[in-house]
Amino acid sequence: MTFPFAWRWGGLALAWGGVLGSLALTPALADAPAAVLALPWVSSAVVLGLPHGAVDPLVPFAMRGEPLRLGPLARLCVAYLALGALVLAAWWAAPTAAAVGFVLLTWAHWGQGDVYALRALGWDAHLAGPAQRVLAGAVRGALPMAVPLAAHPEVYAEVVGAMAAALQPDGAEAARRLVLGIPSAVVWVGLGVLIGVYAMWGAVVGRRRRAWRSLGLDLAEVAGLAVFFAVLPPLWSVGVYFCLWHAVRHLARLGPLVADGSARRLSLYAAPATLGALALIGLVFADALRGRVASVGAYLVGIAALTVPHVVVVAWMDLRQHVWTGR
Ligand SMILES: CC1=C(/C=C/C(C)=C/C=C/C(C)=C/C=C/C=C(C)/C=C/C=C(C)/C=C/C2=C(C)CCCC2(C)C)C(C)(C)CCC1
Ligand SMILES: [Fe+2]
Repeated sequence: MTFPFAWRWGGLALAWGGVLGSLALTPALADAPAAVLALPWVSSAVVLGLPHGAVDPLVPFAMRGEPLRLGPLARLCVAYLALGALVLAAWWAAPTAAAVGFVLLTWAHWGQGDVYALRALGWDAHLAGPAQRVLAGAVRGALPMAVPLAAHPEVYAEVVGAMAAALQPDGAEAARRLVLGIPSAVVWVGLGVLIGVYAMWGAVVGRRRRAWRSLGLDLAEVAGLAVFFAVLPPLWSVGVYFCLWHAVRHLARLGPLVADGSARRLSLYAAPATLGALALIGLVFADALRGRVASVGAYLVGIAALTVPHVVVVAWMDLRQHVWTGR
């Protein structure tokens, strides 16, 4: 469970470049129009974001060291699509509940991705076992999902409303009201407690194991991301995080596994399903893809449908690689 040299440093440079570069642009981004803030989402359709899930059906073969076989591959793709279709049905039937479920699933999935990254970077010496790793995942996932909620509730409500309206035009209001009903102070206190407990637990274990370096690097990332999500407009910060942080780290995990470490080959493998997914999103949401925030909302619901099977694949990888339980 390590990132090869080039992927490790390339991944860290992109992730931190995105965070620090955005922070440097804060004054310009603060008043930027929605068309600019949506740019990370637009580019995610072809680079890093959408492609990061597009090789999912190849993963089981690669992990078992088996050659690709057309029959099982087709069955995996059909199962992937069927699960996605079920998720879309849920968005149609109960958009507010689906939006809440999606935010919670993203919290878990982005946290899960970062726990793997902490381990693959060798920054986990202060994490003693499964319970502490689960807390690490909860903290890492809370940064993109809960900090913008506390710091920018109106925008958060607008985006969640746009998602709820993607398949149910009058679904926005209930979702908006739900978000605006959560007091920011409660979210800030919750975040403070979560991160505080995590830091203290890390310090206790770090002291016992003399793991100051990994504790310091981990907490520096947590602090940097907390500032990033608190300060920048959420459409921008969550989009940049999705592409340059979450997707890059996942691709760094996949590259050596499915493409012999070649970024070019990985992009080639990812291209067909990326284009297929884009075509499907275009078809399903042809009506909703109007207006900047509305389009991001519809695109996010398309991604939400793909997220559920994607999380199944990543959870299976975690299990096989003993991410939560191994030493
Ligand atoms: C393979 C395959 C395919 C493809 C697939 C793919 C391509 C996948 C992908 C996947 C993916 C790509 C995933 C992703 C994920 C993502 C996520 C999970 C996100 C989330 C986000 C959110 C949730 C956010 C939100 C917000 C904002 C934006 C602002 C503020 C507010 C809030 C925070 C709300 C197909 C179908 C063709 C076929 C079959 C097979
Ligand atoms: Fe992912």
